[in-house]
Amino acid sequence: MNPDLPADPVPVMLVTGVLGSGKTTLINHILQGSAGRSFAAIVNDFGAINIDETILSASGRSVIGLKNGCICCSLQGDLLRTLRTILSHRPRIGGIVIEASGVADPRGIVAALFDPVLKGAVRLDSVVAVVDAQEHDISDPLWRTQLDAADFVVLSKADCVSDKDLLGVRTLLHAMRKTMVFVIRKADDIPFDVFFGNPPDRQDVTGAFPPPLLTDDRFVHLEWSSEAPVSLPAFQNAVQSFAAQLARGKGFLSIRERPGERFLFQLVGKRASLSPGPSPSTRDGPGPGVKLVFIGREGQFDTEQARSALESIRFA
Ligand SMILES: Nc1nc2c(ncn2[C@@H]2O[C@H](COP(=O)(O)OP(=O)(O)OP(=O)(O)O)[C@@H](O)[C@H]2O)c(=O)[nH]1
Repeated sequence: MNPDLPADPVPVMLVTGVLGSGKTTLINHILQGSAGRSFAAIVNDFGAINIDETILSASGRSVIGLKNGCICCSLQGDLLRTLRTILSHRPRIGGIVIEASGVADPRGIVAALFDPVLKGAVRLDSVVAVVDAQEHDISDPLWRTQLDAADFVVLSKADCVSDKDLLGVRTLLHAMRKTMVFVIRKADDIPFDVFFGNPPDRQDVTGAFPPPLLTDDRFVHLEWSSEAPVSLPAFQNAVQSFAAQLARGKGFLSIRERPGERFLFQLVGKRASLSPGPSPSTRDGPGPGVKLVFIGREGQFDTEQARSALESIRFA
């Protein structure tokens, strides 16, 4: 074993789930609830803007963002290097949570955790799939792959559906996976003993998949930024013109009508929201102006049309 790596394996939890399902929100609860455990998180944003890292850094925990690709395929090497850096921390890290990007095939990440450079240094305790209780497409092969790879399921957005619908989704998931399904609304709900400390008997899965791994080139994305604040109605009109093509949109927004304030923009399915965002002046803050990423499926999302719609609002 490498002398830089810890003698006992560090427990790892892998969180998977489609774009916007609620992975970052779950990890935020885990980091908030992990007082005294010295946890670190690795988060993977598909685009070049570290949005999840910025959001989670507010927890005060060690959060490292890997961007511009997917840790299940194109960024596997970056994941391994980052894990080795975290593992060499002193005092020793008590646990690591890895957020896969929403387009990731978790099997690629599980395989990476068996890489010989990590041998004996990490132990994959749980793979958790986050499923949106309100919007999920059971015919989507990516959704199915993520669900199949999971040891446990966390149902997000339970507050957005009726008790009857929640029971319906739970029953469906249980029938599909015969696994434990949790509803987590806050840090106190995290079952740390289930997610950490009871690793299932896992085989070394390196190179073990007959079907090719799903890769991140099925999705395209557009990043758009502006140093100046934008007009809110113009922004809303522009986004509306291509929202139907999107799988996800998110980022930080300064609005001309609300000087001095900073907003977090989230778009999942048909729902878009603006909430108070991290201050641009904090150490891990996103900086001033506008920084956005929009993601859609290849062939559905016309990034050039979206770019010109957004460009038209620069001086609106
Ligand atoms: N009402 C409600 N909203 C939620 C819940 N979980 C997540 N959200 C919202 O859903 C949106 C997406 O949540 P994220 O946690 O960023 O989802 P994600 O899976 O990390 O997204 P990507 O990393 O982009 O794939 C945000 O607007 C969240 O506030 C929940 O349990 N209830």
